Amino acid sequence: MPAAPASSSPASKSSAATGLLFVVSAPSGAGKTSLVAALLERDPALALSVSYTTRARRSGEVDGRHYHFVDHARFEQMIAEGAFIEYARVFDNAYGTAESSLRKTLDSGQDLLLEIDWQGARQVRERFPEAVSIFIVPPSLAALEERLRGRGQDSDAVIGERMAKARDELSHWDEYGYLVVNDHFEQALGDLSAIVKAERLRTPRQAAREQDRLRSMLGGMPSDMPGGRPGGRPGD
Ligand SMILES: Nc1nc2c(ncn2[C@@H]2O[C@H](COP(=O)(O)OP(=O)(O)O)[C@@H](O)[C@H]2O)c(=O)[nH]1
Ligand SMILES: Nc1ncnc2c1ncn2[C@@H]1O[C@H](COP(=O)(O)OP(=O)(O)O)[C@@H](O)[C@H]1O
Repeated sequence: MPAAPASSSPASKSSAATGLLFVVSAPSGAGKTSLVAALLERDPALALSVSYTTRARRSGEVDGRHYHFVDHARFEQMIAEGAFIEYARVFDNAYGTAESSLRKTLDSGQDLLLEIDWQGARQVRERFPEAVSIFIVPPSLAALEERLRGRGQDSDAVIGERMAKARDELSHWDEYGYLVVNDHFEQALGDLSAIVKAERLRTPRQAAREQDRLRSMLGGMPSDMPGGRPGGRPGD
């Protein structure tokens, strides 16, 4: 576990204008990048956070789109500056989420998805207790290895390392709010979509969006009160 990021600004505000924060983790090769890409295509209201990493760029990866690729010195400098809301070291490389872009997106009201490991997910949960966390599991370890090989991006040594780490990542499944099995791709994608949709339909979010409608029917609902009545509602 890395030390907590140096910056310690308060957790996010839960105002109506603030976007929802989704965190997706999975062992390497489980299919999270493919699933998330398909989810984003389906759901333009969802933005993807672009992490910083010291890892070498894979063929087909675009700097600034898949990752911001930086060297170790730059990454350490960003840690020292408190630029990361979370960061972790995975497979001898460092990965981190910049706080400024995360806050900018959420403050603009857009929903944001982070594709990060369990160490980062823990740090995010501490800072944003309301974050929705989703863990993706492969159907089996054999399928996981097959997918890593099928991706054709990593050497045997790298695949061996990722398989060795897979159990470690998998052991954190119970720290997440949702569990999705990525056996059949379309089914897993449907599950992810359903989670996003259900979270958007939760009463506190809807109360913010549907304030005028509810007020017109009920004749006055203080907007600063969750649900417009004392005590909020179940599920807050
Ligand atoms: N904590 C943290 N983990 C990240 C971040 N970006 C990527 N990761 C995780 O780092 C691990 C390795 O990612 P990557 O090198 O792209 O390999 P892949 O998962 O096999 O595609 C995965 O578990 C990612 O979820 C980040 O910003 N923070
Ligand atoms: N449900 C699935 N069935 C078969 N192959 C899959 C499935 N989901 C993803 N894959 C493939 O597995 C490989 C690893 O997926 P990827 O999205 O890169 O995983 P991760 O981001 O978790 O490392 C890719 O070649 C991808 O096309």
